[in-house]
Amino acid sequence: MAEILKIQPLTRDAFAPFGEVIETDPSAMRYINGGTTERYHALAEAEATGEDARVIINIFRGSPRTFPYAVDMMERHPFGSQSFSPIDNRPWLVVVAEDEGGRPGRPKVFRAGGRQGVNYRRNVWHHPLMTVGAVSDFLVVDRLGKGVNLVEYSYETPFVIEAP
Ligand SMILES: NC(=O)N[C@@H](O)C(=O)O
Ligand code: NI
Repeated sequence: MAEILKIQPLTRDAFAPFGEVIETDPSAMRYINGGTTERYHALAEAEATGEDARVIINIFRGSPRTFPYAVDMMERHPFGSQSFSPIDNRPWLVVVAEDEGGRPGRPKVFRAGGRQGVNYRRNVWHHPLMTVGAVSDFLVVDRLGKGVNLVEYSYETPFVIEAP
């Protein structure tokens, strides 16, 4: 019997074991450009390791998932971090899991607001982009380089997200 996953709000503290939340956090703000610009400084760090590693900037155009949704797999990137920041100001879902002996544990689901992005630290288990409601663009910063930067794991029994 598939276990139903609860959805919790995305907060910096709740997400801290997995990475950073990319949002206009007042504690990170400093004025620049003669006071005309608010710089929300160093919200996260992009990491790229391994041979010929570079940090690249992409746009992912995600099609909305249909619900109830079966979370039957997770992935991680051994050579680099990966961040997603919504461009269309539409809420989306973030699914991560702690590592348990080299496998993802029970998924945790976070509801991200339309102005909240996340940075998955290197090797953090996560579900691929989970867009909600309509086709949505995301600015994605991740790693390019040699080697296979993707490890996937399939759960024996899927978990279910009933509704976003
Ligand atoms: N494949 C790819 O680049 N996307 C995934 O890594 C993802 O997390 O969406
Ligand atoms: Ni990924």
